[in-house]
Amino acid sequence: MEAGGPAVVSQWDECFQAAVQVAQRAGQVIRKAFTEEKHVSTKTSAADLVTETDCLVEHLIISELRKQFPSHRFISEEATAAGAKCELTSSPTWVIDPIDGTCNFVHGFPNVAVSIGFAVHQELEFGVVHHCMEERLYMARRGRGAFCNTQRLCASRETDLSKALILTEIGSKRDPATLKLLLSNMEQLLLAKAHGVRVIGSSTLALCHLAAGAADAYYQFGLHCWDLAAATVIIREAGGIVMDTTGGPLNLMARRVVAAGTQKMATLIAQALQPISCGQDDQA
Ligand SMILES: O=P(O)(O)O[C@H]1[C@H](O)[C@@H](O)[C@H](O)[C@H](O)[C@@H]1O
Ligand SMILES: [Mg+2]
Ligand SMILES: [Mg+2]
Repeated sequence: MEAGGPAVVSQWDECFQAAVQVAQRAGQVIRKAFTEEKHVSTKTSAADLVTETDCLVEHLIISELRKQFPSHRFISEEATAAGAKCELTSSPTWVIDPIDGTCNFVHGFPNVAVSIGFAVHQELEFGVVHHCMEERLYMARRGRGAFCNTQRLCASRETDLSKALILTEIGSKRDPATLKLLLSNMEQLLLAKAHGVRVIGSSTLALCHLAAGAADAYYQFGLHCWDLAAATVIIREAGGIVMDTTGGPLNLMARRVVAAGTQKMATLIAQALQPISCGQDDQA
């Protein structure tokens, strides 16, 4: 493009800009509500929390995006909890977690984010994750690199499990059999001499830390498509790998993931895990 020539407008520019703007507006609402009294309800278990701010922010995001893109489809955490169908079609689809880290939000623990992913023909085109309490905007567009604010992100190159910092999440399924498998998986990785295993209460922020090279791997059984969508683009554009826990390609709806800076690390993690059955987002 010659200097001063017309800006090249590529497909989805307008959608990406809208995602950035509405994620920042949502972050302002969450930051304001962070120190205020909260009305907390539970969903699938006593550990699966939701507040009026989750619902308010989800409504704010979707109504703004629907105004600009009325033909688009939406998948979001709280609408799904209220019975909406969770189906990724070939239509342009927004995949939204209004507050990722709601339990943290309720307790005043600052790992809280807004996650907005966007897919067309079931392929993820971009992701925006706003770390509300630290004013960090993680973002990536397919084929154009990953950034945190203006800083380019590069995932870890580590291939040795005994030198790895591994992130995971506990989830809200707390029956004894699930907890036994969950703790056994952590034990296997620690017995393999991993430097550490960390749980920060927000899967999407943990995945962004991986994209930034601040950890070497992430795994989880039980997260949702709205936890995964945006961060998957950010990790891939940072040079990382996001795949199914079986070692196959990621299925956004399968509620399980292994992510790492390198394929070797991802494979070592997947091989160490015992599977935990958590259903699928697109199966009621
Ligand atoms: O409900 P939100 O949106 O806060 O998402 C969290 C899930 O609730 C946890 O089960 C899960 O383990 C992760 O922490 C995930 O981020
Ligand atoms: Mg949420
Ligand atoms: Mg979430």
